Amino acid sequence: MNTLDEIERAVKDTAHYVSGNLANYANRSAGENPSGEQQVGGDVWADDLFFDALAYIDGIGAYASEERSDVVDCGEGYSIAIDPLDGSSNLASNNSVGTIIGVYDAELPAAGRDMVASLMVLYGPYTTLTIARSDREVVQEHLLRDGHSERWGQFELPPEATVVGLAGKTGERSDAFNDIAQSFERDLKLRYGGATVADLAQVLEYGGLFGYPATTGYPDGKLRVHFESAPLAYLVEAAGGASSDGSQSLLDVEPDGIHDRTPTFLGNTELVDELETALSEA
Ligand SMILES: O=P(O)(O)OC[C@H]1O[C@](O)(COP(=O)(O)O)[C@@H](O)[C@@H]1O
Ligand SMILES: [Mg+2]
Ligand SMILES: [Mg+2]
Repeated sequence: MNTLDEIERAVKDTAHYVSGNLANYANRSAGENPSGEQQVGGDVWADDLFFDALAYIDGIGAYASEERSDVVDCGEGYSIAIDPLDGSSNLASNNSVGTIIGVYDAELPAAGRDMVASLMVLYGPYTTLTIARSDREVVQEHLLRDGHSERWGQFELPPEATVVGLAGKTGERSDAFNDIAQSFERDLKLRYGGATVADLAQVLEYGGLFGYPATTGYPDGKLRVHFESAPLAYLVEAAGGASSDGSQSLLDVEPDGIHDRTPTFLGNTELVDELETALSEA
């Protein structure tokens, strides 16, 4: 097993345990995360579990988490960037949540082009792991059940777009964004559930666009480059789709800090192109 195989194994084992114990954290609040957001107990619990599973793998040099202020030095090797529990506010309402992991062959902060793998766990009606690796051609989905991992579908974005999920209150978004959002929402079915992983899974399955734009509340967008935007862009682009911060691929965004945020758009290429054109003409 090489280091990427060991990371995949460790994520599958930990995701099994997380999926079986999420109910324990449905209503436990914790402190604040380094991005200044309300943490739920599940955020810290999941972060500790994934840290213990990943940080000591030979070939892992650093562990960076949405829930930790600084990067943890683990020796030599790949850097892990993790959102241990994505969409954690969905726990209280029993809606889907996820885990996002980017594997960088570089010290962090780093651009998404330095990634060698990206993994996305979706804790939905059943638990799946979706993974893209630099040493594999396909975006592979696995069903995680009873301690096993069954190879399931392979993701290629459908040519036809069906769904759209765009975050932010219209009163907090630019007029240009609201115009293009309205145009998408005229033709596509609304799918927005408050967890990036779950909303992106709709786009990977049915084709479409997910986005979290700049808003007055989040001038750089809400999602974090290392922990959400770049790893998910790696997956979507490997599946034949596109990503953007509004003007460039999210894999080209050069973050200064480990908790930097970016406007984030993920989905079918022609929708991303249409969005970039609309925003460039604003
Ligand atoms: O509540 P909002 O503003 O719609 O934001 C929802 C977004 O915030 C997030 O929950 C942020 O992720 P975390 O829960 O990991 O902090 C995303 O998963 C989701 O897409
Ligand atoms: Mg998140
Ligand atoms: Mg999170």
